[in-house]
Amino acid sequence: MRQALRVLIAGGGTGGHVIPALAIARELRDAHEAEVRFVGTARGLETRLVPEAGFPLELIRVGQLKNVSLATRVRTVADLPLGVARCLELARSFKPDVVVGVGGYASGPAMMAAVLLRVPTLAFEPNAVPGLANRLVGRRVSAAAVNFEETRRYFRGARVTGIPVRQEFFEIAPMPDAKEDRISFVGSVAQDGPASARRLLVFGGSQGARVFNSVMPKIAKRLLEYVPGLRILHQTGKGQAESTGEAYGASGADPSRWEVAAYLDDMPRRFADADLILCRSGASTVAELAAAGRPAVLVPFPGAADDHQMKNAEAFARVGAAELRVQEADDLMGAFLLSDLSGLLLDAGRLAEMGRRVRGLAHPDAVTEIGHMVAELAGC
Ligand SMILES: CC(=O)N[C@H]1[C@@H](OP(=O)(O)OP(=O)(O)OC[C@H]2O[C@@H](n3ccc(=O)[nH]c3=O)[C@H](O)[C@@H]2O)O[C@H](CO)[C@@H](O)[C@@H]1O
Repeated sequence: MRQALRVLIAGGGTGGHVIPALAIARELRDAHEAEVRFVGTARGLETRLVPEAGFPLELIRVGQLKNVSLATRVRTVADLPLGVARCLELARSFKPDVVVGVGGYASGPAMMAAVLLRVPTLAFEPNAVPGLANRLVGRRVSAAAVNFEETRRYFRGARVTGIPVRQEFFEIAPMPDAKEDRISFVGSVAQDGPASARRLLVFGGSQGARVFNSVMPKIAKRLLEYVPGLRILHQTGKGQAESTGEAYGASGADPSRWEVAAYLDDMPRRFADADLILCRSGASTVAELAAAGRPAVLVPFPGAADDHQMKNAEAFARVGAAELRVQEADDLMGAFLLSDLSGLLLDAGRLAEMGRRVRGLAHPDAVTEIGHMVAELAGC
């Protein structure tokens, strides 16, 4: 009898790496009956999300190379052979048919080990310009799944599949046009209609965004006054919920109409509830907006490698699927966001139109296609 397909998924760090990796893992398990294991590092989000999703996780030690001191970089490079050696050990005992590298810390050493052992490899790259781990192994991999046509040139055997996102995002109902009726105007002043309700979701990617945490509490009171019935749910990132909550509390904004949380586990439900989303433009974030058909104001993280968040946001803004707001100093940012958010929240027709347009950018087959690529590499 043929043995089950065995796949080692390597990488992690931020949600942007871990969350699509989990979507790939579920597809391989459910549609290909694969046995899937993960390799990550102790400081990544994988340590919580992978075991919660029911997959085994092996940890290896890999240092950081970006935004760290020279001494740390030297140590990281010196430790690299140890990381590769540990991955060689793991691969020899698990005997994967394919190693999938999703980018992030553990991805580089695991993919190098797979290349050395001549195990087929698939690289997954969600951003227009690959991160370091994928750039290092790009020409040596067997195949790659990318999100942008222009990214294909960094890899061997690359196909544009899009980014796998959790299936629940595709199941979200379209934005109802009917909400248009819920807010009426007397002169230019919005009046609270009988069923008036608007929900704004603010989230800064898997780590939160400092700019939202500092600016939103400053404008919340006025925003809640301008938009009747509005409720705000604000994800702050780890360690930021308390201080951000205190800032909202001190702002005088009605405490029954805002809520803060460090991290939201049930994002598909939060997207479904939202009429508008204020967020960064990380790769998975924008893929989820498209899958869910939800309008957004995108504020690209200015420090993202090769300014790739700006490219993601521009692609959405160009076709009227989202608004792009470049990050400014806090005061200016507050004024811009107050105007962007209230303008959109009071214009249900525009929100519905953006919701329709953004859905046109979704890749509903991404995860199925990546699953097939892995199976093909394994010769199944
Ligand atoms: C600061 C930084 O370097 N960010 C990078 C990182 O972002 P980041 O890790 O934020 O990545 P993404 O925007 O791609 O994905 C965030 C993921 O976390 C999920 N989520 C987030 C918050 C929360 O409370 N709950 C939750 O489930 C989102 O639904 C999404 O699935 O990786 C991305 C993919 O390589 C890059 O494009 C980003 O530029």
